[in-house]
Amino acid sequence: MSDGKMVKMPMPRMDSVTVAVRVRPFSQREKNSGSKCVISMHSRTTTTIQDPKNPEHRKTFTFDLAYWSHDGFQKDKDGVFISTDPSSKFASQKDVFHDLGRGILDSAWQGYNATLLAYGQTGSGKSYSMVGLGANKGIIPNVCEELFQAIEERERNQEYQVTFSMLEIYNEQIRDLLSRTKQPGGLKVREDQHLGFYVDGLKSVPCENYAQIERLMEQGTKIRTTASTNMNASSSRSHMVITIQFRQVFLDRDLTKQSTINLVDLAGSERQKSSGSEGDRLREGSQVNLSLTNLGNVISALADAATGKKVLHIPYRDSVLTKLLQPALGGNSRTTLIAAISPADICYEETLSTLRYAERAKKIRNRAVVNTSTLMRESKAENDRALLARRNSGMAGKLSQEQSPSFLPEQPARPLAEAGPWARQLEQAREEWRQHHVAMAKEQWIMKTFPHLLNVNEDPQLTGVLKYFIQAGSCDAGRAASNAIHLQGLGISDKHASFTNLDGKVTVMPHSKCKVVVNGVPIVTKTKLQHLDRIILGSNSAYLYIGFPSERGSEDLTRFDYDFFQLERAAAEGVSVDKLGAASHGDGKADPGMLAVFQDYVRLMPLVAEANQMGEELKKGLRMELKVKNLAASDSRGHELQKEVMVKVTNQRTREVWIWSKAKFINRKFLMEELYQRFLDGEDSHVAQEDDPFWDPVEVVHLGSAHIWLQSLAYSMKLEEQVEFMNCEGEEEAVVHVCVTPCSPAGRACGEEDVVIDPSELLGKRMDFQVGLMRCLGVKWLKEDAERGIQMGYRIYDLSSTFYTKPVWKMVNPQIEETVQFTALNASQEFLNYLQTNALIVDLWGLQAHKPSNTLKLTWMAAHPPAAREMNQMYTRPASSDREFAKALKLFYHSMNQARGQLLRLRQEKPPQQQPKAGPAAFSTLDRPPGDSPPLPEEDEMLRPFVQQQAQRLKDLGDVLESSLRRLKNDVAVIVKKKRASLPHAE
Ligand SMILES: Nc1ncnc2c1ncn2[C@@H]1O[C@H](COP(=O)(O)OP(=O)(O)OP(=O)(O)O)[C@@H](O)[C@H]1O
Repeated sequence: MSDGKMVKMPMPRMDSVTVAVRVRPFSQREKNSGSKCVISMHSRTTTTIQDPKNPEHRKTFTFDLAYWSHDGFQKDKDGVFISTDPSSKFASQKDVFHDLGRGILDSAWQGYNATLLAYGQTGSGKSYSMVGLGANKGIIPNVCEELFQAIEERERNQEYQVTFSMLEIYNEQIRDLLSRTKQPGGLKVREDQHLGFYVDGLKSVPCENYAQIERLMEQGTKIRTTASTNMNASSSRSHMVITIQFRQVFLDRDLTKQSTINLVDLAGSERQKSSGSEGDRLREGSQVNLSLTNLGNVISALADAATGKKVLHIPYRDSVLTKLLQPALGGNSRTTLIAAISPADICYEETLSTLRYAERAKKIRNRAVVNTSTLMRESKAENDRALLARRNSGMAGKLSQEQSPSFLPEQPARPLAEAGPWARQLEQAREEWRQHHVAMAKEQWIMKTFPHLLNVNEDPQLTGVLKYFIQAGSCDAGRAASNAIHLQGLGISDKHASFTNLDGKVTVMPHSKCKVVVNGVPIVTKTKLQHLDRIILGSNSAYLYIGFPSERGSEDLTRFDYDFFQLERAAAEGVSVDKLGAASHGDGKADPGMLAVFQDYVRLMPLVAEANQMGEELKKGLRMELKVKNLAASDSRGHELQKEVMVKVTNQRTREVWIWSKAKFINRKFLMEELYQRFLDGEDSHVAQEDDPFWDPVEVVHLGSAHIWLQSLAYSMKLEEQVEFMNCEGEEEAVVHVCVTPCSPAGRACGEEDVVIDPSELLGKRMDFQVGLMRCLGVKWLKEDAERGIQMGYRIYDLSSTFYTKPVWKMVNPQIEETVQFTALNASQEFLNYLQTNALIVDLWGLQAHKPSNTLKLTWMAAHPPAAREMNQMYTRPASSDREFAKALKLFYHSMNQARGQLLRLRQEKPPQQQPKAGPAAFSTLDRPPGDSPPLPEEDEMLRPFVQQQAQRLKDLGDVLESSLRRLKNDVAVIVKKKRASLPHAE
């Protein structure tokens, strides 16, 4: 490391942004869902990504560095991940620090500003690289530690000043993570003509050693965790900025060098347009990702400018983050971007987008200068800053935000260490440090002695940060500050639950109607806790219970992470891959698509619970439920449709229903959180209906589909049936009475005599037929609410329009009686094949709010009208034996249709759901055996009758098939015999 040459006239250095990519190991979730790795790194600089849908398609990116942290590692005795062997290309935290962290330190010593940004989708490893986890320390702690180590080794005639600040940007609001008092609306970014943008009132703490920085980071993380729990805002949606001001004072040379080091853990970069949310009318409303989106815009504009394109404006001012990062992006800073990526195939789109982002960032050119000043100038600058500080109220921490103010007239020098603000701040920091030391020692002692709760956050870095002790006696937990355990969070009441620590036993007892879940199961009575029990309070505040010292062993607590809690809760609610209908692949493994749906389901479960809680507190009167779309639906050929998670939203007062896609729900949830935050802050949370994330105009709802097999048409036979509409979960929603009738061009129904023996007889001929939807029976949607209506719709063959029936309202068994006639002027083989192998899918749509605009557009009798001259041309009378044959065939097809219906029902049938028996009663005793979890449903019990029932149905189906075939054979034999007898040469 060098302190560089003394620079009298700072010369800008044209630097491009250093870009590094790092790929992490598979997460447990990715392993569970059988993910494949789509990333490879063949050199220290190249990253190749393979399209999982089209494996031939690979794209290689070249950056300054490519870090392979996916495999080839093991844990050493301290829990540090190291290479398995010298040939492994595994990049450890140390390796990453060696290149990137040291680069930052070198810049800082030379007097350059340095910025490190971590970019990537949620869970890609940004925080792991920046902050680290447990023994695997990331770049930030390593930079800080090495900085102080180097300071200690330096000469005595130099002085060093280090200050530390830590902030979070969420929803365009800045929160000081080193200050316990929350400024309503957040801290403000101000602009000074000379200083540029700075955060007004941000605490900037002088530090004298690494331990102090560690403490500040701990404190900041605690505040971040509390804020994230209270606001119910996932930390992955906030940006964390750590700023270290490093100033070197060369007393003998009348010189100072100043460097600002910004270390930025950006919010998860999920692309919004992945599916569904782009159609949301409130898509643009959310501020949550504004800073990130704008960062992308700034980077793109700078990349364009660097490649010679004409760029008129760089939109730094459009968001908080880009204002603060202005020097880092195209300005006075050496900047490094670390692009964190997941190796998994399911993240392909996101990863590709991250790599493209990094590619753009690589083009940016910065103009870094060494920030030097003379002591005389410094002193004058300090006076000026003090003046500025007096002008702006409450801006204690702003003093360290300056750039080198070499433009100021010189003033007599005075020794810096004695100077006012710095010395005062240092003294205050030392006092806080002493207090913290005492508090920490006390906390350590209590933790060793008392049972306590540890928070479990979705973000592993924020897990185990909050500790709540359960001291002897009884204590309340909840929002009210008077509680011994002061908890905040969504769905947590003022007095939420009581904990009792008596006679070596700890129990928890929910207060009336407050939600408390232990090991996945809601409790209503006093429940004894065991070491490592999992507790969820309110909607989703998760805690791990650490028992008395005598109960503790050397367990690995990291096992009980956020996913563990959610999977356990899902299992207790009866949600499993099997329940969601995973089709087994025959090899005992579940369908990967279904596994992905299950993962989505478990991930969204707590979010839906949170959304419901916010809706309840804001008195929105909505109920949101998670569903799986197409759980039991198939296409017109009977192939299963792709399944996906969706959210059914019901207005409990009007009974209006909406179906939201996953992306739309997530988008809405951001907006709900913003609204809810305003409500919590005591601001006006009233919004116009059009801007309300809890509201949508009424829409038409898809209720289910009926499959009407068209095979009979290929034989010119009439089909009259009652077919069930199955909803997306495979339950019967209604029954429709349909008639599919071959007819003459004029619409006269064909008779038995028109039946053909072989569909190819119809090839090239004109075919007319009518599809009649006669009546709907037992429509559940209409039973539930008398004000509702329905419509049916279908598309046939290659006709582009959908045929909708007229809306009918307020009848459970509505008469429809709507018939459309279709004509194929020249029946092709393809059309005949279509008839033989496809079903007509009739969709049932639910209408709400009786208004013409709320119905589906009607396309009525739009099929080709028959041309008069073609009439009656295509019918020839079959021979009498053919008539008999046709009759036999008709009977046969009739039974085949029944059999097909039966088969479809069988396929969609699922084992009955058993409610977890472990309800409140399971917890009513105080003496659950040690280590015993609340009992989960015994799967075997209900399964047997179901299997028997299914076997019976299969047998019935077999019988129908057998007897139909036998009858057809007999009938054909009789017909053939008769025919032979009637032929002259047969005698
Ligand atoms: N290189 C790595 N080696 C081992 N584990 C890793 C690595 N990178 C990430 N992980 C693990 O992957 C998980 C997600 O990482 P991390 O929390 O850093 O992601 P993130 O991008 O910061 O997510 P978010 O946007 O939600 O903050 C964590 O459990 C982390 O420990």
